[in-house]
Amino acid sequence: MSSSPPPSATNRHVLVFPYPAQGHMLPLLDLTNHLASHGGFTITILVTPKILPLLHPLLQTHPSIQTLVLPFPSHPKLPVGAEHVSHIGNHGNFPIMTALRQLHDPIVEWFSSHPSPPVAIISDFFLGWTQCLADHLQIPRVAFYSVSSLLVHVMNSCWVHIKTDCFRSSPVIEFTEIPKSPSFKKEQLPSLVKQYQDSDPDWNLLRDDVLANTCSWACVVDTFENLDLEYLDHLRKLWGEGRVFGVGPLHLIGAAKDGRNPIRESSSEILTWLDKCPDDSVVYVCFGSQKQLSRQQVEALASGLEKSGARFVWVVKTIHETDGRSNGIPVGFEDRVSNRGILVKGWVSQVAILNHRAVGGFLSHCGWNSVLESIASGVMVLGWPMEADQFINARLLVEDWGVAVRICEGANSVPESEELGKVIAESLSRDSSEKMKAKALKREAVGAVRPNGSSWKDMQAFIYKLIQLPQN
Ligand SMILES: O=c1ccn([C@@H]2O[C@H](COP(=O)(O)OP(=O)(O)O[C@H]3O[C@H](CO)[C@@H](O)[C@H](O)[C@H]3O)[C@@H](O)[C@H]2O)c(=O)[nH]1
Repeated sequence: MSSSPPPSATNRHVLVFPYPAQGHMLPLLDLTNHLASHGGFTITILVTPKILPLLHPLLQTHPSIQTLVLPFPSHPKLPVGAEHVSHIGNHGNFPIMTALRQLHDPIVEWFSSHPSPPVAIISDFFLGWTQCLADHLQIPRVAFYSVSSLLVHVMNSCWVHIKTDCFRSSPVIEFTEIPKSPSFKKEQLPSLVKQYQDSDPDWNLLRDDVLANTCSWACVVDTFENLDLEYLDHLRKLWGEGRVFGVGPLHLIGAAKDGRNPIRESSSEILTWLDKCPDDSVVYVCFGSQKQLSRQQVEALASGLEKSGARFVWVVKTIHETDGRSNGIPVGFEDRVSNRGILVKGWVSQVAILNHRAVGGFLSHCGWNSVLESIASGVMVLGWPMEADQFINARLLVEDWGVAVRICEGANSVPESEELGKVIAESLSRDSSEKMKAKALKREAVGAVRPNGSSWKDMQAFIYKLIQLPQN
């Protein structure tokens, strides 16, 4: 175990505990960045050793932030060395969540030996067991949600009813207790819900963990009122006034006055390439931080992009190898499209790319961060939901907000490349209602984080609530 020197006696000391997946971590680090910039807090972030480098931009911006680095607890279902969901993919959530629960005792030990321990814990909703930890330590806990308010309702409802015969046997689940009574096919429900095994005690602990979030002292959601009002208000009704804060899009709140976000921004040759492209002429293709496509999916995408004739930036994560060939990109593809497309193998600064005037469409898996980032950039989405909350997000994007079209659906589906090429070409070439609505929604997102905007007010209220906590 390693940690930094004791915090200042005048500040409120807060422990931030992110869940090790970029889609969860980045917005919580944006929130942490904001708290650190605000002042009045001493902040300790808890991570395991392989996660520490991911904090680098934040720690560089705020050297006062301290770290608590605890060894990653082993788990039989995890390969040695895996500490982050991207190391194994979405199916790694269950063993990672289960393994991290073992940090309960080391954290208690750290608290008891600390001269001025934290007065609150802010932790990801995938770490629901920290509610028990906070109860044990007799301090408040804030549940942080990097998902839509609708998803919070759907998830809680699924976990409440998951053991009932009706839930088990119905192919379609109707959520009558949620505003507008949405219904979803079983296969569209969050991955953890679909993977649940009643006979496994660890799954039942995980269920209890997720539901424990509802007992948290406060709940912070990365969303904003004009996007999610009905569901956010319903959360307020259930949790009680003064406990639910819609503070998103957090990547905008984390940005400095010049619009740059120190946690997300990085210089990139892609931006230089985009500088040479006309406005709204490029489709950006990226499926989040952890999804690895199959060879067939990569081939279909490559073919679709080629047939579209469109300019593109395509971020390819490592491809799952099933047949021993070295990669899934068709031979000669990169040469054939070199005058109009960039293929990036690795990590890009997505927020910077989406904000570039040349980007006119986002082919996305509809992860919640990608959803918020596309909205905040005013870019329409070509949606291909695959897993987790993505089907629910796609429904919001297409049906509720009208800023997206669906191009495919399912983790193992392979789009038809002719059709894909056509949709990409069309979406870039004409002024669609989706594009106009996306631009309008961007104004709402930007307005929400401006002084007196809904997220700005909720953030003020949240900070005030934290600062009021008694010091040790
Ligand atoms: O090359 C990349 C790839 C991703 N990102 C960023 O990484 C985040 C990715 O988050 P998201 O779009 O939500 O996708 P996932 O990484 O797949 O996120 C997981 O976590 C999210 C939050 O719970 C869920 O909504 C998703 O469905 C789930 O897959 C975003 O901020 C992106 O800007 C980059 O900056 N560069």
